[in-house]
Amino acid sequence: MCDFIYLFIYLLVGWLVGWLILEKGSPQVERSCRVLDFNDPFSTEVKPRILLMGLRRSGKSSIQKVVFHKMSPNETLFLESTNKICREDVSNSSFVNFQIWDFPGQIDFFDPTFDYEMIFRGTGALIFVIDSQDDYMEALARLHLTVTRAYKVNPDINFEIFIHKVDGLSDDHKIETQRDIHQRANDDLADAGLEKIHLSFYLTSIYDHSIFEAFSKVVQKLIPQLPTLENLLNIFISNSGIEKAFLFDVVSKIYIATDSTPVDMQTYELCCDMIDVVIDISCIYGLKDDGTGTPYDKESMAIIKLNNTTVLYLKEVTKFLALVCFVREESFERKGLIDYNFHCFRKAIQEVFEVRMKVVRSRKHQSHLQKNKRPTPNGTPRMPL
Ligand SMILES: Nc1nc2c(ncn2[C@@H]2O[C@H](COP(=O)(O)OP(=O)(O)OP(=O)(O)O)[C@@H](O)[C@H]2O)c(=O)[nH]1
Repeated sequence: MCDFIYLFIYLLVGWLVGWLILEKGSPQVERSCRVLDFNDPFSTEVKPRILLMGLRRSGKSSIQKVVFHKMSPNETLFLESTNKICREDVSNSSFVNFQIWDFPGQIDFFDPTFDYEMIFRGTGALIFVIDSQDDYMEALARLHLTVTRAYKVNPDINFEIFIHKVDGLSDDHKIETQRDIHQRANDDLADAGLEKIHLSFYLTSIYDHSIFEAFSKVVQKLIPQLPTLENLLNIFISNSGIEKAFLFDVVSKIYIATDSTPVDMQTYELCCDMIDVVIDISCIYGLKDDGTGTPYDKESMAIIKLNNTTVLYLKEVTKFLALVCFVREESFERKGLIDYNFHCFRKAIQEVFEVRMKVVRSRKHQSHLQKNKRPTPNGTPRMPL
């Protein structure tokens, strides 16, 4: 009987230790909150990493859910606090390929058991979210610590500061908060002799399009082909009598490039609304009776005439990209010319895309060769595959 009790206690303690290691041990990475698209040739390449950091309840998970999962802002009220690092692969388009790592607010990522060097080394952008409706002194101290550590490991990281939840502030208060945060964060860096670190600031809220616009700018900095895409858009609009053109990732509504004329929020919002209308209508009426088919394909296009003599024109560019243009009614009379120029533009984009594919393939080939060159643990060279 006594043996049974000992055995029971032994099993119970073993189970408890195992549970503690799994649940409370070193921070874990939850892999791929979203399934990878293995048909996409870029899905297996090393993607730039975007880190979402900030204090608890600052709004990190809400941002990720609203931008990449189409969650409605009100639903974020019921989000539970994140307790693991959540990694998500975003492979929506040929150009927008990255990983987002959502960090729990309470995590001590400077814990010696936590390999922050590995995390920062592969990072393209670090988004630090500051809750503007809360006292932000603690957030600023944390920002300083995070930025200085990350910079030491990887000076190439883009530091992007989201002054978040600004929907609760008046216009004057927004500007004042941004000025104050900007000043304090840069003063802290100057005091530490690190004035060369550049911080970019954005006023954001999940209750309007500001979060999509800010994320667009963060992602654009990670697209090496951006100058080429912008150039192509400039040539396209100047030869077609178009006022403004955006190249959109239709799934996330991030614009990955636009021409060099300034972007105003209303124009951007109209484009987002148009994409929503096209996708919604296509989902309802564009699929076959048995529900097969895709709501967005080569035939996808839309024309919306506004009551201010402007026409919105959307056309499919690739499986995930759309071009949305603002055209004056009189210029839209030469639709044939616009369509011809669009055809040339699409061809040029495909060529950029092919160059990128070649680069990715040759990089993969080289890393494969290097792997095979490395000797095996017992010293003998690896057999070629
Ligand atoms: N008013 C307003 N509330 C927001 C905004 N973004 C997020 N919230 C709210 O902020 C609360 C916290 O959001 P979370 O996304 O869970 O915050 P988090 O930073 O991921 O929190 P942890 O997981 O604990 O680190 C939620 O109730 C959201 O609804 C915003 O732009 N405006």
